[in-house]
Amino acid sequence: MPLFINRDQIFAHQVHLLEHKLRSKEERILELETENALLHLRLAECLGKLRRDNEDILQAQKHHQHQKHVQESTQTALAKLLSEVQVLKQDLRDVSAVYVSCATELEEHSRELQMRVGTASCAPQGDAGEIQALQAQVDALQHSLQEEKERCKAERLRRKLLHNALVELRGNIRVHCRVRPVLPFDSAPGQSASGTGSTLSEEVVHAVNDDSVLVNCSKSGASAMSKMFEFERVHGPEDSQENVSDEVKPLLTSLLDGYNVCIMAYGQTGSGKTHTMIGSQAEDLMGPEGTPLQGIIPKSAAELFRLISEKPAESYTVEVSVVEVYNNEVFDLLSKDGEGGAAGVKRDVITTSTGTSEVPALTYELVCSSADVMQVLSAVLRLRARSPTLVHRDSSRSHLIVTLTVTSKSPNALALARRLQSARKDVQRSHQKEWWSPRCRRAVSGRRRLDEQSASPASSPCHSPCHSPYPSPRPSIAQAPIRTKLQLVDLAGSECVGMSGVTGAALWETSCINRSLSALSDVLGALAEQRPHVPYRNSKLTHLLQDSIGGDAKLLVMLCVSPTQRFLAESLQSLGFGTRARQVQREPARRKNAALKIKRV
Ligand SMILES: Nc1ncnc2c1ncn2[C@@H]1O[C@H](COP(=O)(O)OP(=O)(O)OP(=O)(O)O)[C@@H](O)[C@H]1O
Repeated sequence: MPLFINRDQIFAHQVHLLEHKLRSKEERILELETENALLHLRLAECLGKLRRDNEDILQAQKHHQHQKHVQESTQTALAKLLSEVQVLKQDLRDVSAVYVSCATELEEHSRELQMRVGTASCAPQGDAGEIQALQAQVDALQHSLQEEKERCKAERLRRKLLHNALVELRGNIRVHCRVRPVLPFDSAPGQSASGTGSTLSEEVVHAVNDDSVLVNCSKSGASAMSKMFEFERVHGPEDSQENVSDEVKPLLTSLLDGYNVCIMAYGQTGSGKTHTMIGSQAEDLMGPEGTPLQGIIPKSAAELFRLISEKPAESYTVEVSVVEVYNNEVFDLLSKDGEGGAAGVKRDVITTSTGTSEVPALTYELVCSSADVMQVLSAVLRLRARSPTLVHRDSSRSHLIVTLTVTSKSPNALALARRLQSARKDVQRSHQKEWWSPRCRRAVSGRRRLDEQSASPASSPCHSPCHSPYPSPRPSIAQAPIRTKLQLVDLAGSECVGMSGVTGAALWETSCINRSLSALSDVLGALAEQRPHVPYRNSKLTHLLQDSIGGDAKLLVMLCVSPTQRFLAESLQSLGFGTRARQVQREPARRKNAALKIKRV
């Protein structure tokens, strides 16, 4: 049967198909319109965000401008403040001079009157009236002398405050640099610097003035290139040991005012660290009358004992301890063996409950003069690890730390104020520790109050080390002696293994030296960036020096630099270290307070 298809049916089918197509198109249009609407919404959102971001950028720019302005005005104010402090210091010096002459005059006058009273009292009764008048005059003079003395005392305290404020304004970390003279070992015979055409002994590091070092670091074929570094003080080859030591003396005043002080020499091997810190015995370097050219350690000890001699007798005691950090181990160089001979015993470094670092069982010796200190030191220096390298035939392979611990039985007002401040901080810290300890978290808050009342040793500040001769009952904060540390550090030399030509055990020594110096650099970097964690415990050296590098202790880094082409890379490394150290700003809030204090004084 032939297949007959109705035309209407075909049309109806086509219409159906078209209607279906139309519906799907309409659905697609709807989808696209929805997408479009969503995109519009996104666009609006993005535009809004862009506008907000622009506003934020504008705000940030304004903030930045404001900060810049504040920084500029702060710098101007600081400069002004510094010059005011200088003027004030001069004024105080003048006032003191006037006071001294006034006091002498008054004392002479008073003596004269007393003599006259004495003579008059031997005279007949009729002179009684005159005697009384003279006695009244003497009393008045003595009264005004007493007043002058009080005023002078107040002025002295004010001068101390100004001194410490000035040191703090300059920053608690100061960097000095010493460029030593050219020495015979600066050139290996017959050698010249590769490709530069210059000889190894050519001078490329120059102390151009009191605070700048210029380094010529031209490369072969390149045009002359030089770098300038700035430090608080720069010493050139012609500067004597005396000049270098004089610059560190102001820090010793701060030591007696209750600050920990650290002076450390940093530099490449053979750059003059031991010469600067201890001194040289070499015959050709002998000072006048054949005395050895004493370095910072003997000169600082002498200055410290000079300052102490100006205080009331027996108000200070000084103890010395000497340790070396060798291959990341701490050795007590003053410990004695069975027969009383010197023997370096290995010791540990711990952090106490108050957050300070301590070496348990460390040997201390009581010293009464700079000569005592040097006698102790020269007896143990032979124990220090040394070995020849290609650069330096008597190279120190360890870090030497000489610590003078000063105990003050009658601290001055400033030191007492500092003690109260640090005691308050210790109590806060130990309360925080208690609060976070699992025992305490379990305990009810009422029990905590009881703990505080019973004043556990952990929450009361201990200012004396464990070997202190002051047993219980613990003296009050005002009565307990104040102990401050002067740490004098002769670091081992940073060096390039290839240049020093070391192998075997010496290679291990060099690697330990370089690692501990880079740990020191890391600590300074963390402090400069104000990171919450400072990696003091990454090496024994930084752990030992923790109290002097952190907090408000005063640190002076003495960069020692060789002047010649041969050690250019090492010198640049040392100068870079010094520049980083200068970027550390410790306890800015405290410095600000100190600055305000000056205005108020
Ligand atoms: N300013 C200077 N004037 C004269 N001689 C110096 C000076 N600085 C260093 N010297 C001499 O240079 C030599 C090396 O100095 P020093 O021993 O102090 O180096 P160093 O940096 O301690 O080396 P290392 O880290 O290897 O122990 C010594 O003979 C020293 O007398």
